[in-house]
Amino acid sequence: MESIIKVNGIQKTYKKRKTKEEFKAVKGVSFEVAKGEIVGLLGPNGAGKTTTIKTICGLLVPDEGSVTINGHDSVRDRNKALRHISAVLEGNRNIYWRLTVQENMQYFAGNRGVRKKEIRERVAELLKLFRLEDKKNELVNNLSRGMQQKLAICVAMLADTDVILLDEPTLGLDVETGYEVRELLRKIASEQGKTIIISTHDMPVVQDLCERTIIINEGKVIADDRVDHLLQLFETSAYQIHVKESISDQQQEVLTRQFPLHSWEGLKLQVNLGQEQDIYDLVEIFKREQTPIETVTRSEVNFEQVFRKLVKEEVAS
Ligand SMILES: Nc1ncnc2c1ncn2[C@@H]1O[C@H](COP(=O)(O)OP(=O)(O)OP(=O)(O)O)[C@@H](O)[C@H]1O
Repeated sequence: MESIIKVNGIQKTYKKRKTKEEFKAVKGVSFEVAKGEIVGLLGPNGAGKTTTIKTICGLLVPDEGSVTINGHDSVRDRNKALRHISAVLEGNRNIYWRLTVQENMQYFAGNRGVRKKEIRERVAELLKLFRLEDKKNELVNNLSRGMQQKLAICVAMLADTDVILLDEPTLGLDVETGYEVRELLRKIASEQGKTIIISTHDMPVVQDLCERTIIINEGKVIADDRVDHLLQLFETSAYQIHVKESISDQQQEVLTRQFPLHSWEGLKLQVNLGQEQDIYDLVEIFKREQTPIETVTRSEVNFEQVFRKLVKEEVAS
C-alpha cells in the first residue's frame, strides 16, 4: 500500500539552555505509514514519542534524517507537506478557554482556511459528529476535561487533512469518555479514510484501535508490527496459576529471579514464560515447598503484557 508518511532515520539532540549539556532524544527512527492506517506510537516516559510526532508535524527540525508527507519533505517543502497534517499535541491547551465551543470552531475554521461560506456548515457537521451540539454555547472553561479533549480533536478535523497526529488523546479521561474518543477515532478512520498516528500509554487504545504499533525505547524503534501479530506471538507464553495459600519469601525470591515478568492478584499469579517448557520450572517452585495449586490455565494476553516484555527484553539486551 502507498505510504503517506515516511520517516527516514531521524535524529534529534536537545541542548540544555543553562549547562549546554546535550541529550540525544531520538537516535535514528525510521518507519512508514500507509494511507488510512491507524498506528499507535508507544514507549515508556521519555522514549522520544513526542519528539518524533513534533518532527513529523514540522515543529522540530531533525538534526539528521528526513520526513516526507505525501512526497513533500517536511523541511524543504514545509508548506506543501504540512497541508496534509493536523495535530492535537497538548489536547485542551490548543483551544481557547474563554471562548465558547462554537466560537472556537468558527475561529479555527477561518484560521485553517475553511472558506467563509462553508464555515457554518462544516462547524455544524463536526459538532454533530462529536456530539457537542448541546454544548456549543458553553465556555470551554466550563467543560469537563473529556469534552475539552473531544473539542480539541474536533478542531483538528476542521481542515479536513489526510493525516491526524494525536499526542495522548485519552490522557486523564475516565473509562467511558476514553471509550467514546476511541470510537470516534475509529469512525473517522473508517468513514473518512484518515490516516491516524496516536502517541499513547493507553494500552486498550492500542489493542482495540490500532492496526499496527511502533514501539520506541530510548530513542530507537524496538518493534514495528501488527498488533494482532504481536499478541499471537505472546499468546503461548502467558499463564495464570491459582494457589491455595501464599508462598514463602524464599519462593518469591526464586520466582522474581527466574520469572521477572509476573504479578500477583491475591492468590492468582499472572506470569509470562520465555518458552512453554518453562512451565515445569515454574511448577517446581511451588512443588519444592508443597504449596497446593488450585488451577493452572493459559491466560489471554493483553497488550500491556506484550509491551512490558518487549521493553524489558530490550533493556536486558
Ligand atoms: N526541549 C527539550 N529540552 C531538553 N530535553 C528535552 C526537551 N524535550 C524533550 N526532552 C527530553 O527528550 C527525551 C524524549 O522526550 P519526549 O517528550 O520525546 O518523550 P516521550 O516519549 O514523549 O515521553 P512521555 O511519554 O513522558 O511524554 C526526554 O528525556 C526529555 O526529557
